[in-house]
Amino acid sequence: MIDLSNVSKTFTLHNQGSAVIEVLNDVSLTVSSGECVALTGASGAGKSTLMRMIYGNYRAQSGAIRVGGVDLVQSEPREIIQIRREVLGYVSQFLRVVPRVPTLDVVAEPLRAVGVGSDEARTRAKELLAQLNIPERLWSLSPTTFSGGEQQRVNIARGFAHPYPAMLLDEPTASLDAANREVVLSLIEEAKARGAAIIGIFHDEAARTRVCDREIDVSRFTPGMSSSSEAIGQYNESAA
Ligand SMILES: Nc1ncnc2c1ncn2[C@@H]1O[C@H](COP(=O)(O)OP(=O)(O)OP(=O)(O)O)[C@@H](O)[C@H]1O
Repeated sequence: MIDLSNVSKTFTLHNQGSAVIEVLNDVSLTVSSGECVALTGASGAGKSTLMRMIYGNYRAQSGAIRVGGVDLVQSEPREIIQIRREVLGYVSQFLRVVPRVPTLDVVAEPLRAVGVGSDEARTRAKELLAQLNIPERLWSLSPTTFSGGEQQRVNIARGFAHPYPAMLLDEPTASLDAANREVVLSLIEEAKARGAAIIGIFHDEAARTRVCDREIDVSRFTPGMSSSSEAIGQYNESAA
């Protein structure tokens, strides 16, 4: 479902004498339907850069990044937008708040974007907001003024509204309380059970052990940084 072959990334700092930073070299990995893979590795290894490349925010210098068979490295921006709408979800811990849009519509929007009717989309949104313990009195308000934790949970509800076949999760359980962390882990397990291919960054080790089938140490693709383990391709015995 998600397939990277020989992907490399360098940044050129034009405002600093065109210094070139080689961040990732020759990344190849495959994540199948129903599988959750954790990206690990030291700070600066390139985990976020890799996620941003898969989401099409950063363009790779070389190689192929196929999501559902489409190579994002070769895709036009409108094709990337279509893949994001239909195939590839992204859940971070931060909500990009849109002023004046009620929370219910913020969460229902990804479903409306793929043609789901208003009632059905709102029903699913209500279900998720209730599951994530957002009080009903807040559903008709814009999340602009919500607390950090409330915004994070609205973002998670939004990210899980449409059943994407592929998902990227960037620290989805960071700074959640135990009850909401448990809800998010269940949503990840449900997504796997319906066949989603998932790649995530989880600093929460217990969460990683529970939901991830495999870890990939990104350091092994980082020029000048040696890998701390031989985790690639090995299954996490406790979680598999
Ligand atoms: N837009 C950018 N321009 C220039 N360099 C960048 C850019 N984004 C990332 N880098 C560099 O790429 C390297 C990898 O950064 P990245 O954020 O991907 O690491 P990470 O493994 O996610 O780290 P952390 O665990 O600390 O979040 C760093 O050396 C960083 O300075």
